[in-house]
Amino acid sequence: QKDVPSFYKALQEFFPIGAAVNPSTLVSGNDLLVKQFKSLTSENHMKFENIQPQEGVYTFENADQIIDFAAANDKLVRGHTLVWHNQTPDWVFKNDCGEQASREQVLERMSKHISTVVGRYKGKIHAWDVVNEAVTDSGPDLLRDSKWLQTIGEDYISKAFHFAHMADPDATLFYNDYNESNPEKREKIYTLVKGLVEQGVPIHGIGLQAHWNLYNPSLDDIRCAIERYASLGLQLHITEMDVSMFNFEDQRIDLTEPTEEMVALHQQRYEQFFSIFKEYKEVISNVTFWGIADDYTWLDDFPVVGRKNWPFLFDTKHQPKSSFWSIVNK
Ligand SMILES: Oc1ccccc1CN[C@@H]1C=C[C@@H](O)[C@H](O)[C@H]1O
Repeated sequence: QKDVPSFYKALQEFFPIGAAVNPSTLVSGNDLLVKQFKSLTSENHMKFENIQPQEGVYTFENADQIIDFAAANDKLVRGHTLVWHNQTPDWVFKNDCGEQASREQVLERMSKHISTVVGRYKGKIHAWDVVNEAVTDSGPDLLRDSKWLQTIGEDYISKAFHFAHMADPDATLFYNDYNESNPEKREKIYTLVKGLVEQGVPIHGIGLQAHWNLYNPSLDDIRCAIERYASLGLQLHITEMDVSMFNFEDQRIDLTEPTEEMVALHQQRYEQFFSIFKEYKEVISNVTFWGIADDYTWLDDFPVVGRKNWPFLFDTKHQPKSSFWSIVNK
């Protein structure tokens, strides 16, 4: 590793570079994390089900490990995520009779969760993904039908931001979503966030998850999305970047390693993506990968369970790939 440059230091004049971690990759990826990244995001252990699995029972151990690692290694921490339709325990939405809880009861639980979690990490987590994936991918409805929407109603989103802001007025608060460069979804995200800004909701940024692949989205769609979101006057974070070797619909499971053609295209796409990010360095204030190296990625099980993928700049042996060199040598 001695002759390999630091990726985050090579890009520090533009924006901090981050990685999503979990308690095991904190250990297995320790050397890469220390040298190659400046920002950490908890992949799963700051999600509702991992923090408050039962009402009033908080399990902070795993989240605290990530906070402690960041403090010991001078890393920034992004909080992910307070309100989401996935990985949220059923108890949040049920009353004592096991039926749907009232608006007041769920609002109280949301308020308690957010004030407890954001309050605990006040001054240690500088940016929060307050609400994740609240708009629909397609169709006439703006908001995804979720238990948050069904129990509280449409203002669950603004309430979440207000609760987070009260718990830590210094934290920058983000709305985070995927397929964010798809024109139809882009306009939904824009409409939602524009409304929040106009209502005076304390929202400071938009998180573009950037779960991209060799073929989609187009560079023009990415550029349009960045321009559209930036026109709201908010910060942008690239929050969950990975570049899958497969198109979303591609179900092939025959490869044990990427083809040479895939590797060449992977390098070209990463070069193009980071060229665009650098161009928008005035509005992009964090670029985080949804993992560290190819030995562990959620894409090994999504959308095809058990299908190996190679989405990052470091290979399964933690060595820099051609994609890494094409960016740092720019
Ligand atoms: O790309 C997608 C397609 C469909 C649903 C969700 C997503 C992305 N959803 C993300 C991915 C992994 C989780 O660990 C993150 O918390 C979540 O934000």
